[in-house]
Amino acid sequence: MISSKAQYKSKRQQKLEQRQSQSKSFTHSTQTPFRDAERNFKSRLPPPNFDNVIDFYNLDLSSDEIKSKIVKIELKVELGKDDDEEKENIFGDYNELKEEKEIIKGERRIAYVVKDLPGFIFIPNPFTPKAQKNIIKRCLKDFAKYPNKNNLDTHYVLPKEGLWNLHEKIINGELDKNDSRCVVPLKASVTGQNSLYEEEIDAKQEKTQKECPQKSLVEKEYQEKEEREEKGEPLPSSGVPILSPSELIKKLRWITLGYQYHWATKTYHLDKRLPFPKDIELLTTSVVKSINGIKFYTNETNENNDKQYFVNDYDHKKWKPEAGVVNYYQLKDNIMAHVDKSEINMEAPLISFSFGHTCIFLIGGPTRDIAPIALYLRSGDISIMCGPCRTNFHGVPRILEGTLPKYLEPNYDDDPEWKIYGDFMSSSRINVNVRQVF
Ligand SMILES: O=C(O)CCC(=O)C(=O)O
Ligand SMILES: [Fe+2]
Repeated sequence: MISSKAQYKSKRQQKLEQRQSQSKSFTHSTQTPFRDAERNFKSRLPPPNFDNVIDFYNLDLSSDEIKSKIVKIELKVELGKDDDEEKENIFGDYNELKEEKEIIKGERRIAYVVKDLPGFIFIPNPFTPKAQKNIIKRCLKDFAKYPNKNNLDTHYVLPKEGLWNLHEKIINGELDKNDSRCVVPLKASVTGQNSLYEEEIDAKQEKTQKECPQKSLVEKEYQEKEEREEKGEPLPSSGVPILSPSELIKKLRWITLGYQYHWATKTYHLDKRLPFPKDIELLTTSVVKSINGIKFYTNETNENNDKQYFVNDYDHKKWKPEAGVVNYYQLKDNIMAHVDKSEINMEAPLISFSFGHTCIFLIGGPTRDIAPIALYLRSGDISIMCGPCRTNFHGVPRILEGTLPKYLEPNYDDDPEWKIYGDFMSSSRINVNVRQVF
């Protein structure tokens, strides 16, 4: 029944309403279950609904539906256990832990799988705080510099010693942040200087923005440009703001390890292969060994009603970590749904390590039409995508504020060296993911 009010609506009003409802139904038709989940977790007001997020550390508190999906499995070998007993465990020495300190201690022999997501494996944090800190330091100080590519290369010619070293010098009072040597020069096309990656920075920013799942900096930079203009502050001719290393380090979003990746074309530079960092290689080798041959029953049955099982039969002896991405998230950052499919070898697992703040990780199926499951990834946790899961859509819609473990806080230990890293981690999450290309 048409309401009495509607009968008196002007023609213009009716047309407007018609258009609005058409545009709504259009929006609806482009919505997917994956997009819906992203919207839920990205929302600030109202806050997200966290009801169905899998928390592998508190499965007892989960709904029966979640409990029925999760299987606890035993890893084939203890993580970091080498044939050589004398060798230090690469995930850190548990004997060094001070009992009273607040840590989540994984057992190094357990993992979880999700019945309707064959190929996804979750390993609760097997690292000691000290081992986590070492990797975080490596990501910021050693990996985020030449010759590894990073997102800032598109806009800046960065100092070869890396932004972190300059940032450290500023904090330690060894360098003035207004020192002209400290201001990171603009890219070659603006300053006339030689660029590190001439051909790469020429790739159209627009294209990069569209095709790269990592949220581009361009949007933020234009916002900053407008703010500078409003304040009457000088602008570099290109519109790329000149920032001190301490400001710029917070804009670091990703770096690549091993075979360098070209986001615009989603291919690896086969002629730009850098040696893969040994420590990260060892971690992944241990993980791949520990999951070799694990088997579990899924929720599926075949036509004879036989239960189906998933087995990870990737031979760990074939594992070669050849490429990696380190993602640096600030609290407001996210990665939209995507599939990592640039590797020629899609049989090998993709190993992913989380450090710092907890995030919501979404993982669905081969299209966005499949509703993803949501889970928490905490500092030290390892997630693995192998087998059929390797081609599933996944993403990180949200980093959760206030979730930095105490042991990563700047002043937690009497470790003056950690303070500057802890300050950075106070608003960050770091993800290291490793792939085999061939
Ligand atoms: O940050 C994460 O946990 C996932 C990152 C990711 O999916 C990627 O870099 O491809
Ligand atoms: Fe990914």
